[in-house]
Amino acid sequence: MEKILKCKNVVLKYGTKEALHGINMEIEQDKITALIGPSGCGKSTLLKCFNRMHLDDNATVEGQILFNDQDIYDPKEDMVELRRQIGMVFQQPVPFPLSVYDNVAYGPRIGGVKDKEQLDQIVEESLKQAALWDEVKDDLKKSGLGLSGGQQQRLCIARTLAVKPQVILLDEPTSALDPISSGLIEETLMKLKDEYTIVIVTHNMQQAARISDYTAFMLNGSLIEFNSTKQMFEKPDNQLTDDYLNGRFG
Ligand SMILES: Nc1ncnc2c1ncn2[C@@H]1O[C@H](COP(=O)(O)OP(=O)(O)OP(=O)(O)O)[C@@H](O)[C@H]1O
Repeated sequence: MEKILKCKNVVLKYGTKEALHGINMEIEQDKITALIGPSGCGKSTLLKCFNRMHLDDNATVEGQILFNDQDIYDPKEDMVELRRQIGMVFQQPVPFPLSVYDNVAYGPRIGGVKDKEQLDQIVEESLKQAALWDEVKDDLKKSGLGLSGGQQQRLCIARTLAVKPQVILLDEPTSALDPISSGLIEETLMKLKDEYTIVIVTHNMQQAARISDYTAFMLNGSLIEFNSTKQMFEKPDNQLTDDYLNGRFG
């Protein structure tokens, strides 16, 4: 089993405040890993470490994060390429103020794809993978901002897929959506894991139980338990995990 991302003793400080206290964790390729834990425990902070999103946060990172055994914090690392390979989808869908087509074609165009036929193909394939194609195929010129919230989130997923990443990071991607839209996103993610490694932060424990293969439970900046989702939800190894999952705190 391939471990595509590895955290080795990762310590993250915002200024002098330590938000992650030495995280050791390995993420398996082509699986869904959920990060859960109470508010403020460091889930988003850890997720953002995986594609170096902390640059504007006055944050320092110690330890190592390896992506395919390459240290992503190596100063020689190509950040543009890293973010192509490790894409991110946020809580609030943020389409560009462009057409549906141009939203999806944006990344490939920046990456140098000019051929219209090739772009058409990428746009169609990405929208199909994100389960949005059928709803937008007759009006690809429509503004992305004119879609519903759930459609906008799937558009953001399509935009991420268009540059052919290996890993997709999602930070509470359904928390702003209604249950039907959330269900569609969950189905989409479960199909995508055949080809992509997915790491998702979620507050919704049923969602973690439904869609993930592995779950990491964090508390106060530490990783308390990393386990198969089945094991974690049926018989966790750590008493703190059990207490959290059974609503005894958080
Ligand atoms: N940019 C920042 N600057 C300073 N402190 C931060 C910053 N971002 C997060 N923190 C702090 O780091 C800790 C972890 O925050 P983080 O957002 O990672 O938690 P979380 O588990 O994702 O929380 P939530 O579930 O509420 O989103 C918190 O104490 C938070 O206040």
